[in-house]
Amino acid sequence: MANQTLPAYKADFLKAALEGGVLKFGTFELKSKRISPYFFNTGEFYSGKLVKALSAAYAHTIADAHASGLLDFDLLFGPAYKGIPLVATATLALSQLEGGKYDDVVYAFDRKEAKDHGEGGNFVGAPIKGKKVLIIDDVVSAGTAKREAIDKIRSEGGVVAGIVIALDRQETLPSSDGDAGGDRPSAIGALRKEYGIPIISVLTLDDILAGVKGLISEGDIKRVEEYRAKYRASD
Ligand SMILES: O=P(O)(O)OC[C@H]1O[C@H](OP(=O)(O)OP(=O)(O)O)[C@H](O)[C@@H]1O
Ligand SMILES: O=C(O)c1cc(=O)[nH]c(=O)[nH]1
Repeated sequence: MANQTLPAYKADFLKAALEGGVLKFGTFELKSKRISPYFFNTGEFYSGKLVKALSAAYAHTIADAHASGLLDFDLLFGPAYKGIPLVATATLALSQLEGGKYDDVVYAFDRKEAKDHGEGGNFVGAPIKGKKVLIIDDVVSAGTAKREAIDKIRSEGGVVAGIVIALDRQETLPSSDGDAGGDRPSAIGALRKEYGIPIISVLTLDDILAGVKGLISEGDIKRVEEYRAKYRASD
């Protein structure tokens, strides 16, 4: 059974991620080139059961942040490609919460390459102009893809209200003079500071370590704890 210190939707999401092989333990090279003892791949959420757990977890996270006044939005935006199924399923799961309170929330996504025939253009879904836009994506590594998404939304006349991701790894970006960890901010912290927007996650690395006891080996837990101690971000 997952650890009871996490809210039920987080514990269910973590359990589904472990059972579905989305959250893996071993040796992985990150986009940043850092070697990590764990990896979280939302591209592996491809069964109905996993999509249900993933979309419900996004919907709960968004609704909680909305209820606490942290987020206000009327359009969800999923950056191509992996953001596309995430935004469509999160919109559905959100509309299934709280008796239709979110039924009028709409979604849109972009194309990586503009379409030059048919309806043409770079965007699919609801018009972005004048909307409060919440970006839905999987992870932040360097923040480059999120900066691109923010630029695209702004150039369409939308106002970026925040970003929701599946996992905050809570780690520093590697420094240019070696990768010794240290007291530095995360890529998420840098984005928050740059744009002044809320960035929230369904799970954090702290949540994973609080919830996996008894579900994975003690050796894997120790390696992830050591990694967290070495690379923990200052924000
Ligand atoms: O910190 P960031 O710069 O935002 O990078 C992280 C993003 O990069 C990858 O997507 P990618 O942009 O490669 O597109 P994909 O969804 O087509 O894999 C990954 O899935 C994240 O969404
Ligand atoms: O930093 C990355 O490249 C990365 C880490 C992670 O846990 N999941 C992912 O999709 N990318």
